[in-house]
Amino acid sequence: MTTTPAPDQLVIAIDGPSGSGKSSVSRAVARALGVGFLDTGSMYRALTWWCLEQGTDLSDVAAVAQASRDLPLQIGTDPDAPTTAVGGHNVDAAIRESRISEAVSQVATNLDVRADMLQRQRALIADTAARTGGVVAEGRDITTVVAPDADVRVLLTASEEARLARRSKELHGDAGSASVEATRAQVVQRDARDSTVSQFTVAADGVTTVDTSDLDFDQSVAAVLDVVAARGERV
Ligand SMILES: Nc1ncnc2c1ncn2[C@@H]1O[C@H](COP(=O)(O)OP(=O)(O)OP(=O)(O)O)[C@@H](O)[C@H]1O
Ligand SMILES: Nc1ccn([C@H]2C[C@H](O)[C@@H](COP(=O)(O)O)O2)c(=O)n1
Repeated sequence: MTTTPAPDQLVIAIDGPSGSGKSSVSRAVARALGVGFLDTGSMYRALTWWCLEQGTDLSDVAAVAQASRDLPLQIGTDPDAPTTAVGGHNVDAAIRESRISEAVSQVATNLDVRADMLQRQRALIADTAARTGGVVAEGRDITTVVAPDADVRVLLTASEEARLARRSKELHGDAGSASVEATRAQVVQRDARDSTVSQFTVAADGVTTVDTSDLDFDQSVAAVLDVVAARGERV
């Protein structure tokens, strides 16, 4: 199995903090370009779900690392219908439950898990790019660790207030500022924990920052497509 995409395949790496719009914007960019889409966060979520299903203690670093190596994970990278399954069981809805969001950092900060996921993600990127001509892969360490040689590397950011408002609206609808406060602890604490193993708040060398604080969704997609169109023009 190869883990290196061919030179004629377009690999786009997108990182950013929670609620910046990585998943939704990356998916729309992949659709616009007619290439595959890889949501790497769903892989950490699937492992968390599987550990909880099996009664694996998330604080047992060795047991969680072994679970990662054993995980029978299937990822579908069609941007029109991305899927996550474990042992043939679709977990798309289950991995978005708040019990998973609250626990996933404990799994994602396990360094042995990250080493295993790195290999899986590189293989998925190469396989998807070979099948569709390219891939948009998003997460926290794609621009820096998983695909540092990607053709296009973007850090998608937004102010904390904008990210909280978006996440709050997604979870609670237009319920007002109280839900923003309720969301704050969840989002900010998760980013703080995840930041201990990945750098996704400051762009690494060669990574283009796209700040979406004052952009709507379509404008954010267009801004990333502009970066893609401008590739090769930079010195
Ligand atoms: N520019 C934007 N303007 C307004 N809403 C946006 C924008 N970009 C994304 N959204 C909305 O914000 C919400 C969060 O987006 P998304 O789930 O893509 O973020 P994320 O960065 O992948 O978060 P996480 O890492 O926590 O999964 C979604 O409801 C999405 O539709
Ligand atoms: N490349 C990645 C992708 C995700 N994570 C962590 C960060 C989150 O706590 C968790 C779920 O990600 P989300 O679905 O919210 O984007 O996985 C990571 O460490 N590295």
